[in-house]
Amino acid sequence: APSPPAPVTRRSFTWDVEYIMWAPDCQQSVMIGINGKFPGPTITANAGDLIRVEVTNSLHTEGLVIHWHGIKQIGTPWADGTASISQCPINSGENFTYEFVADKPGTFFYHGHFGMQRAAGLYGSLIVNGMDRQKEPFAGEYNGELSMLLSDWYHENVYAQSAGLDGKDKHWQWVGEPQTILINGRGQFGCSLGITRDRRACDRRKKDALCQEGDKSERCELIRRSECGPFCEGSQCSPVVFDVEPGKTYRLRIASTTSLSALNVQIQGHKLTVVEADGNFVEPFVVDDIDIYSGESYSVLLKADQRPSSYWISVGVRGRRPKTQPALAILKYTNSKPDSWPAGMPPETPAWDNVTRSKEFTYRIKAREKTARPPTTVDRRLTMLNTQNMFKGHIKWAINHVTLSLPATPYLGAYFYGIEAIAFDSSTESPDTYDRTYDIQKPPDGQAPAAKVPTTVSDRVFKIAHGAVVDVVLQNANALEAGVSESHPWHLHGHDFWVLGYGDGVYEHGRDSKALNTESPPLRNTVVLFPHGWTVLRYVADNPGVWAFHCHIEPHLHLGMGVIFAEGMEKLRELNVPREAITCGEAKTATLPLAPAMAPPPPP
Ligand SMILES: O=C1O[C@H]([C@@H](O)CO)C(O)=C1O
Repeated sequence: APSPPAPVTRRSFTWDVEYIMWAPDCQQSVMIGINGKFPGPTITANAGDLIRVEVTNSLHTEGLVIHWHGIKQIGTPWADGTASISQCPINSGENFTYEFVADKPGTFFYHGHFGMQRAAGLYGSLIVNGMDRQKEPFAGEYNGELSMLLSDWYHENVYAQSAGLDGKDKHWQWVGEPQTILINGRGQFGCSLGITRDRRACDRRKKDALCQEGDKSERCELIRRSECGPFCEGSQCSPVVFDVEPGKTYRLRIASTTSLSALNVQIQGHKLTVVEADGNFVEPFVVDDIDIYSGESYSVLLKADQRPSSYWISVGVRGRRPKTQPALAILKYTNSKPDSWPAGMPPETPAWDNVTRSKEFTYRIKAREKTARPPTTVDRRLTMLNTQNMFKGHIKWAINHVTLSLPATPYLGAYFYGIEAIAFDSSTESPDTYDRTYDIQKPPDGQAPAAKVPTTVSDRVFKIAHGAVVDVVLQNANALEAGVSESHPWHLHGHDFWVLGYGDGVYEHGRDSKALNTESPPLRNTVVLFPHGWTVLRYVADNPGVWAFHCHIEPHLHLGMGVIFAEGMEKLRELNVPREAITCGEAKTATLPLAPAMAPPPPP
């Protein structure tokens, strides 16, 4: 007799999303919080669990969606939480229930995916343990877990940020560098070690800190009393302390949901052994520090093998000229003196422009033995040229000269009701390569006349057949400014992909494809594209849904840096898609075409 299905553990959460006043970095701001707090609650589950989150949108002036970053949404593409792609935004005052299976163990997070809500603070951790934790690789090698969610914070609100990015000509405005890096939602703006020695900056900071004159609350009293210590003790922004027992080993989970910044994490006096990347175990390797790009996650094993004391954890900026102080946290051995600050200075971040060092770290990541290998035959190869362009007075990012703009009707709804033709430009697909006469070392206006392809704005998609094996070649190029090319962390929804290789310059199929790693490519959901270089990845289109593939830098996505994969749409009707997820825009009045057997009889 067939064995009964395994019982499903359901984990239910009720979330109220609202604007909150919060001081993530000692300065009061409006943020988007969940159940009155920032960051949102941590979800912990086991692989196979059904996660159910009932979200009420209490933001009075905007819609909302939540994306579960790293969860594949197998069979539940409508729960991926991407506005205009997988669902309609949840209207102000309304609620929506996400229900999906935690398909595999790993270090994940969730975040808003409408407008720039992620940068407004709408995020939190999502940790999935193995069905049988003891059987997880490395389980026997650590005694406890620590978790670090990294982000960056701007004092200018996201409405001003997005208005600047949408502006034209002299009204176009870049977001600039963030004011503060946050660790588990806490940072210390203007409260660095340096500032502690500067009395005047100190007094100034106290004056314009989060407390109005006359505010006698306990929190404000604490702030007033505190020396301008490095830590603004007693405030919402006091630094995180990670307690460890001497001699024990910890699995430190690190995830980054920054809006912009690439980061580097170091722990004074301690080595780190990398064991997981984006929910996939990797061949362990030992490093002094790790680089982490927005959208990525790692687990590192950390052994508390130093003299029992406190040690600095510092998180600094990579890849862009740092104008943001490194974030600090403390690793504290349990039997060390209760209030002792770590001795010495926090470790210094490697030079921001040392790309070689970043590449060395990234290239070391290899699949652990037993990781599934990629198929060897490929059905479709897409080459994606990444450029920064001018479009009618706006600065945009484009893929094969096309900038993404999202339609009012979510693609998933358009396909479900068969109304693609009226919902978006479905007359052709997105271009699947670019003209090789384009010189990736030169800005767009430095191109030869034939390669000066005009930028267009479009909501077209790539239609991917169910089951197809897809290779994507991400090809970086020069930005608008001569000599500049940026790093972009590309994130794929609905899948993990194998990272087959990286290189500098132009990818040439035949020459470079021979050197790709098909033996031990790591599986990931986010991968970095280095300046003036290329990255190749492969995935199997076995999960019907409409999936975004985009740069995880929030303002870059806002400026059009992404594409849409409409995958296995021929299978969509087999899924149970809740109508309330997709009934907006052109789908408001749509009805399903009736199957012939169900059609009403012809009139007599
Ligand atoms: O998209 C971007 O725009 C600016 C700059 O290129 C134009 O001001 C920048 O640094 C980006 O990453």
